[in-house]
Amino acid sequence: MPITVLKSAPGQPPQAAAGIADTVSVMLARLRAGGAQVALEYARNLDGWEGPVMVTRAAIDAAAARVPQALKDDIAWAHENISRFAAAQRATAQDMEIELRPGLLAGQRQIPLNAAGCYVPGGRYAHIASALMTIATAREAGVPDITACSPPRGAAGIPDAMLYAMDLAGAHRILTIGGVQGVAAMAMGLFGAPPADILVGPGNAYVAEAKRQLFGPIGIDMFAGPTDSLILADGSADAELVAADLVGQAEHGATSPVWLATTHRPLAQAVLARIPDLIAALPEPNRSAARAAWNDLGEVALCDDREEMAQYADAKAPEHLHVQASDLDWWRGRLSCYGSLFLGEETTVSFGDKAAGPNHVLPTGGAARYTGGLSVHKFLKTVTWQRVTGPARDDLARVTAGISRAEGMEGHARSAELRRLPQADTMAATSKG
Ligand SMILES: NC(=O)c1ccc[n+]([C@@H]2O[C@H](COP(=O)([O-])OP(=O)(O)OC[C@H]3O[C@@H](n4cnc5c(N)ncnc54)[C@H](O)[C@@H]3O)[C@@H](O)[C@H]2O)c1
Ligand SMILES: [Zn+2]
Repeated sequence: MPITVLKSAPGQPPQAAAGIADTVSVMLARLRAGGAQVALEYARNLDGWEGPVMVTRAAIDAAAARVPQALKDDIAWAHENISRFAAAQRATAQDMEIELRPGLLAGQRQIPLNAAGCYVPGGRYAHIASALMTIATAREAGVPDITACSPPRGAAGIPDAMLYAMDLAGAHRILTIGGVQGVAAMAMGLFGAPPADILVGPGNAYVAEAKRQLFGPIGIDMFAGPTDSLILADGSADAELVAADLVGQAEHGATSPVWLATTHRPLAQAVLARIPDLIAALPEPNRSAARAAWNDLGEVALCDDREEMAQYADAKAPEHLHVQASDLDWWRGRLSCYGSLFLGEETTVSFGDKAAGPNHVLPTGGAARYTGGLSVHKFLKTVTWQRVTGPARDDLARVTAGISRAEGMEGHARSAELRRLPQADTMAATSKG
């Protein structure tokens, strides 16, 4: 049976406008040629920022003193969860060593990157939690040099609470600069930062495109577009919670889809009936953002059974996947395509966005088919080594020479044969002679 769509999405999530790629490519070329001078020019023209770019210790301390203690406590509580989760993840990334043959040792090491650049978005909302998610994770991975940047929000620059969070999470330096020029400053090593080995963190279409174009000689976490969320609900779900969760995530903006799949028609109808009121009750500009997201991109699908819901979820490969249904263990075992999974109605995507612990920098737009989100692993290189001694030399020389000659690579064969043990040479000479 085909899935019944009770509310379809008339709009399509916008593809990165062709104009954005061109704009970013021109900006990066100018930044490569003109460095800090050009970055300052963009900061002034795009964000009205004339102030210094590097935030001083005194400015960070002054900002911290202005943050209300209750908010500091909240940020510290969230930071502790995020750091502890990342530290536990770090412990799963192990060095290893194996003796493949007598005298043939090989292993892998986990080596942190030398320098990370964390982009903390700050255009529409002040994404305090994103600062914790990127910087604390780099820190727990063991990256010794972490630069964070964020655009100024008005004449006061980066908001006090954001500076506090960036500093608490362990940034070694903070730059007041955003957008393409912020990403470029970290990639190219401007304003006193070393050139980053990896650029991480969410951002708008200009930021994402800048990371994409810089990728290659420099690493990136992933290509992250507008956020998306899917709720799977059965008859046990609470329509009020489901509706509130959909509206909450729609607040991200007009390009952020939210979807519901359910086996229970009365639930779908109750949610559909409730959503307009919840949207109307939001303050502006969040109300307009949520309304546009819901009207254009919101979708409600009625499924026959839970297996059909699971197939719907795998096809969407959502960034956030929230199950409000019974038998949560079955769901955790069955679902395979999501950035992060939220199990049960006592949790909510908001918890994960701000404070729970698992990273909120996640694959969007179906990228969860092939990747998970930001983790300590993105800041680690799994590299290998090998060491040959004694008895393994002759076998390796023989096999390598054999394969090399079959490939037509005589130079490789000779390098290999030079490693034969002297005794083997003698034996070969004896048996020949
Ligand atoms: N997936 C996640 O985990 C996650 C988490 C938080 C935020 N986000 C996303 O991050 C994004 C934040 O976007 P934002 O805009 O609020 O902040 P932002 O910091 O990403 O972008 C602001 C910058 O954009 C640049 N800019 C704006 N208009 C421009 C133009 N016409 N040409 C060149 N540059 C221009 C400016 O320099 C400005 O500094 C949202 O899309 C949000 O959904 C995602
Ligand atoms: Zn969210």
